[in-house]
Amino acid sequence: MKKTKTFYDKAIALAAAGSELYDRGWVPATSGNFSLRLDDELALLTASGKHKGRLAPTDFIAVDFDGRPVTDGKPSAETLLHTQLYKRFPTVGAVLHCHSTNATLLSRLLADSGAIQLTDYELLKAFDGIDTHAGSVAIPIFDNTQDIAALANEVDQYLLEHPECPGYLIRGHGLYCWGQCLDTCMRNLEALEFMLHCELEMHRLTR
Ligand SMILES: CSCCC(=O)C(=O)COP(=O)(O)O
Ligand SMILES: [Zn+2]
Repeated sequence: MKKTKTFYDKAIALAAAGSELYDRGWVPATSGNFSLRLDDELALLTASGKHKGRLAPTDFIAVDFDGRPVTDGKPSAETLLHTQLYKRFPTVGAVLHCHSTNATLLSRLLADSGAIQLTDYELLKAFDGIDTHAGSVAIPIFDNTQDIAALANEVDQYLLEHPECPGYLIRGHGLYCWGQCLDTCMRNLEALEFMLHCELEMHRLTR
């Protein structure tokens, strides 16, 4: 595939998001990966092993929804966790994966319960389709298997049964979330990180 203006425009937007996420401390030491939908067959994704706070437009690769690169370079090791979401939900336009302290610690602390219940937070309204703070949103925690294809299948099965889920954790690893566009995805990520931070503080204060 020839790299188009859209490819580069989206690469620049993701690089700016990466810089912001790095400044927040959510993608340390080359961790994390980001993508945007290009069309109904392809996504733009970060190359593997790059520093996600200092991405250049050349640090992005176009992949099909089976994870095969269609431009030069090595796509993220976690490519299938992105393409699975584009395949499952035609409305998903952006996917962000971060390794924040909150996500990493909580996913370890609560791994045995299988999910974190975010209950009665005003900020639940940040998620599309939720217009009340009263209620609960489950954030599932998956094992940190290094078999990404198997993990992508496991996530896909969960999302088939829970299409309203706004994100998920991988134990000792980090958080995946998505949205219709980059702005919505950033908002969802910020809301999730805020509530994970609250949950961690509550755990600390009440234990
Ligand atoms: C140094 S972090 C280990 C790999 C990882 O979890 C990650 O998010 C970054 O992997 P990528 O191949 O996308 O750079
Ligand atoms: Zn990761």
